[in-house]
Amino acid sequence: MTNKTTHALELHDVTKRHGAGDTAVTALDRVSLSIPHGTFTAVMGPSGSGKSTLLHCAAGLDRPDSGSVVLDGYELTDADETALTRLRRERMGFVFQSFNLVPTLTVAQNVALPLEFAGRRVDEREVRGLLSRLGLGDRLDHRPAELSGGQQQRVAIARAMLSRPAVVFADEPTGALDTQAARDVLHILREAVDASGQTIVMVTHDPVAGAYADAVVFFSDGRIVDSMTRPDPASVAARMARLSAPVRPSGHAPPSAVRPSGHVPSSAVRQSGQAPSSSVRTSGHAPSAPAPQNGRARHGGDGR
Ligand SMILES: Nc1ncnc2c1ncn2[C@@H]1O[C@H](COP(=O)(O)OP(=O)(O)OP(=O)(O)O)[C@@H](O)[C@H]1O
Repeated sequence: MTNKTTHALELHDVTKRHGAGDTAVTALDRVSLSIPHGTFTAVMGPSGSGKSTLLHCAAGLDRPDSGSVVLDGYELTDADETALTRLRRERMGFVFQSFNLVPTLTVAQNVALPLEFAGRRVDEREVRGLLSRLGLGDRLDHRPAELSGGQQQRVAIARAMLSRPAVVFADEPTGALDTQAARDVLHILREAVDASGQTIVMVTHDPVAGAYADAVVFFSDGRIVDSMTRPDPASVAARMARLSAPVRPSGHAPPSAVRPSGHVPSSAVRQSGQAPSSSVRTSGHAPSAPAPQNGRARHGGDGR
């Protein structure tokens, strides 16, 4: 294991099948993806396209059948369960749709929990400071049930970020929130990337959420079929609509977003002046994501 890398996360030719025999499903089909440190990447695609499987393999929760996953320079595919648990505690943060807070613990205790599990010292001032920055400074001693959904998700984000992990994996982080709470959470995630250089990989169905990212990677049938840099909600929604459209009868042209592996989508072509090292690279695709832009304010389309 080494940890010298320009990328926070790299997947090389990752294939993952679920089930066996006639009922086997190829959830990931030779997926390659490189995500630079300090970038925000959204993973989108129709239901069943492989997004959760990708997240699970990237976080070492599931083992690929072939290929390799390198997180912050550490090869996960060779690691035993003990090493994987340690890597998850020390180098990854998780944010789930359903918050997953411990109901009997206070807000501050929930945030400190992963560090305590990892046997690391908890700086209570840091916990208080982080929660204050997320607008929860007056909620430290509350239990999760005493908070709104948006507040609970902000606690979960604080918990994920306290240890300054190499990557925060967010699985539908706004899926259970109303519009305003969702925007607050997305602003917080964006700010964590812009101000602190956090790397975030977020699975979402929501084009508005996807447009907060630096790059959107689109999945279909276990493959990356397209990517988009500087996404806006309308373009992401249009691309998703094409991916979700029913397959046309033979003789018709295929949906334009679904292209054979190896195609270089026009939206993913790196613009001149962008450094390759700061780009998301996908299998057979040109590098795509721009470096994170501090103070980026480009979410005008939906009134954010
Ligand atoms: N444990 C499993 N056993 C068998 N098949 C599975 C299993 N987990 C996922 N699959 C199948 O693998 C494929 C990819 O599933 P996955 O959950 O990764 O998709 P997804 O894009 O996250 O879907 P959704 O958006 O609905 O959550 C699907 O066809 C799914 O039915």
